[in-house]
Amino acid sequence: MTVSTAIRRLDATDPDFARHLDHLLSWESVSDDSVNQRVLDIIKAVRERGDAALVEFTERFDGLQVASMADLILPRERLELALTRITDVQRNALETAAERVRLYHEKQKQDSWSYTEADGTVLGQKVTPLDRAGLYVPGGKASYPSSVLMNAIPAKVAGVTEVVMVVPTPRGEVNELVLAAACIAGVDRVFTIGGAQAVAALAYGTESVPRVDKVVGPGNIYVATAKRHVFGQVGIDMIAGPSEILVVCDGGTDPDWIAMDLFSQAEHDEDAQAILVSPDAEFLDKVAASIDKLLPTMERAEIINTSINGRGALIKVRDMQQAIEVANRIAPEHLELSVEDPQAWLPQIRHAGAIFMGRHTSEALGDYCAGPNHVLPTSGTARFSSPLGVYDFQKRSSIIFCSEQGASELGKTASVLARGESLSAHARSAEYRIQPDLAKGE
Ligand SMILES: NC(=O)c1ccc[n+]([C@@H]2O[C@H](COP(=O)([O-])OP(=O)(O)OC[C@H]3O[C@@H](n4cnc5c(N)ncnc54)[C@H](O)[C@@H]3O)[C@@H](O)[C@H]2O)c1
Ligand SMILES: N[C@H](CO)Cc1c[nH]c[nH+]1
Ligand SMILES: [Zn+2]
Repeated sequence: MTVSTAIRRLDATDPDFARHLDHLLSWESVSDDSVNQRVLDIIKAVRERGDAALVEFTERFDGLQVASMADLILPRERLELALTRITDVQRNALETAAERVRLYHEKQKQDSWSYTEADGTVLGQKVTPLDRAGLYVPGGKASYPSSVLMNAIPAKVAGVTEVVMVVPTPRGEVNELVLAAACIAGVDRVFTIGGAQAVAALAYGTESVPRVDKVVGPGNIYVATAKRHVFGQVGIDMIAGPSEILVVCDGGTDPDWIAMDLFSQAEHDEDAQAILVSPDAEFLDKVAASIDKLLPTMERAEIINTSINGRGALIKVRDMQQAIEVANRIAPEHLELSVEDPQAWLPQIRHAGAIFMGRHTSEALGDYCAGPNHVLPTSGTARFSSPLGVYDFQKRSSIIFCSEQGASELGKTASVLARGESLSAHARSAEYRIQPDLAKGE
């Protein structure tokens, strides 16, 4: 196979730079009408025909023919069997990663709280885990045991009662590491279904797949589009697009390291996006040379090549200050600050899913085992959203307990505001609680 890179070069001092950058960042498939229509048809079929539709779509899209839905269900014993089928080294790595992810996520757990006012009124917030969460684990072009851990462990830390996982097994190829990870993370039920049909099944339920309260996890365009459509019927974590990496480098890191960091996300998907920003023009040339040198050595060279040529870029900036401005404009899923003093620049970073600090912190460490979650906002959505976390599996209820005196006092304020809104039932309901003989503070 021959591959040749022609990665795009941009200069941030070019007057047209903003337009070029916008074009580079746009992700066309999101608005593809044919994908949208296909996903709507799939959702409708799953709602109407349940398991039968799942069996049909699994045959059509995953090349897996089964007699019935029962063949697409993996009991807990099958997950335990997978643990015995992987090597000790693999099991150890999964357990080490799981432990680190668990420790990190324990810190995110939110607890209920309340406070009591002088008149005995109690106000607070009750935190409750979801009853049932649905985890989408991608499995089309690659298998992701690490994504099992990243999805399931926060759910378990939050205290979700039942964790249901879906994962496609194209042509029936089951990945033992994925199942072993599910076992280690404590997943309760696994269905070997994928794509929009799996999301629809989790959202609406079928004869076999239980309806969940929230669907989380990354996936391809069919999965992302389906999540957008089922939102409201169920909760979702985010609409995750293809993986992205933005490396900001001052020119002092080994160019081979940077080329490989770019490849590490490009190898996920032809639509993945890998961008390098540097004020050092010579360094950009060196990284381009490293890309050409290393690409033929990669197992997934074709995917990387398509991603790098189609959506990648080397961006020359005036100085590090401009590099940071470009990073904030892109709001990347992963930002590597491959610079001498990353701490000095950190305060200026406003938008990024995860920030990898310093030359030694390759993004890949975060993908597997550093501890923070690798399910992150993509396509600029880090401007308003956050990594998947324990908080995605917890919800909050407000608690209001008014003492007799508290209700009497609040009743006066509520009455005025309710009459201002011409809502007399509200006003009278509040006024019933006003007690003329209860003066404040007595
Ligand atoms: N953000 C993260 O944390 C993270 C982690 C891992 C992977 N990813 C991303 O997730 C994505 C995974 O995609 P994938 O394709 O490998 O797996 P996937 O599981 O998301 O998608 C595979 C499914 O897509 C459906 N599908 C495929 N072609 C179809 C068609 N023509 N019509 C209808 N349905 C079709 C099939 O049902 C198949 O089961 C990649 O973009 C990868 O970068 C993100
Ligand atoms: N980089 C992906 C998130 O964008 C996560 C992942 C899983 N395995 C390897 N990488
Ligand atoms: Zn990755």
